[in-house]
Amino acid sequence: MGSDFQAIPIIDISAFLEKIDDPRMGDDKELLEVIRQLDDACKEAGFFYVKGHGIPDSLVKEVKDATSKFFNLPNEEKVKIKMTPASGYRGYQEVAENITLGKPDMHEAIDCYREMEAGKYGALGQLLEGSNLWPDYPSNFKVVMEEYICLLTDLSRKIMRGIALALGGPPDAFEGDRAGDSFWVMRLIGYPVLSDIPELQRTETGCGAHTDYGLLTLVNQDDEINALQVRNRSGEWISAPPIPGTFVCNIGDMLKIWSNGLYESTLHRVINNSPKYRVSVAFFYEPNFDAAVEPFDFCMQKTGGTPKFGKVVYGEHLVGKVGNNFRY
Ligand SMILES: N=C(N)NCCCC[C@H](N)C(=O)O
Ligand SMILES: O=C(O)CCC(=O)C(=O)O
Ligand SMILES: [Fe+2]
Repeated sequence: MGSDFQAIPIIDISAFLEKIDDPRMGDDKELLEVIRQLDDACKEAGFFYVKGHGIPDSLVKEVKDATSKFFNLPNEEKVKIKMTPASGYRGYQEVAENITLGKPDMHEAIDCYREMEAGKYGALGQLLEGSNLWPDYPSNFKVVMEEYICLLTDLSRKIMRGIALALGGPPDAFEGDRAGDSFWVMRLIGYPVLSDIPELQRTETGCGAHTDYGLLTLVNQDDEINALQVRNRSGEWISAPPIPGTFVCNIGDMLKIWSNGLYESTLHRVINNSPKYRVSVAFFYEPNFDAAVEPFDFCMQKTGGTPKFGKVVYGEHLVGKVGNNFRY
């Protein structure tokens, strides 16, 4: 393996997207080259930018604009869709409500999850049961977000086919019972200017160091502000500056387990030290809520033959995290 990463690689997936659902893709040179780049990036950084992803720029921008308009509303308007345990942890949370490493985060957010029928996952699913809460203003909010979720779900599924091949598995390794019915999460996030936050409430981090919980995260970040940082193996914080037209992608905890540690879920954090409000929209493509996650045989063969992690049910991992993220 080369030296520790100092920048996040950029991968153009346009040639790959057209072919990844084609059963005859096996010997396509361009496709194999993208898969090799995915493998390198996942091994070295656990983070990469994707360009050539096919999601219209206008939609990518509209999602951030609608988010920013919502966060600009007066507080009494925003709390109309307040997140509570009773709402299934869906809805709006104020600055400092989310806790990471024991400290309040300097961000506000709307959390949405895939909707599920009451009782579908028994007692375990109860915590997250509920309907997503959408604001009345801006008026196109729900339509724009639902369109975006639909396109990002399909894009993520395709990238996961590439990652399955990169790991040496079958292309559909993450479909069916594993992530064919992804329990996706979307977080619309706003990071205020630090000096605008009352001193008594203020900490220095927008979002403290964490790993993501599931398979693959796609971040649609503010085009103007450099605030996302990724930790390399030597413990240095490497910037992931905005690159217009790309998503920042990173690996979650469940992919670390499935790959038996070949791919890591890399620590990252957000610090908005800029004089401007930062908006970012994170889409988390996750396993099925009830997916049983344990190292693939084809990954164990490459990593000494023994499992490095025991079996985890994704919903248990998620509920354990969400239940501890907030101040109630
Ligand atoms: N669904 C995801 N990945 N959300 C990321 C939030 C990370 C911060 C959270 N307080 C934590 O400590 O995990
Ligand atoms: O705001 C960002 O750029 C990333 C946010 C993030 O890491 C998260 O919500 O998990
Ligand atoms: Fe994250």
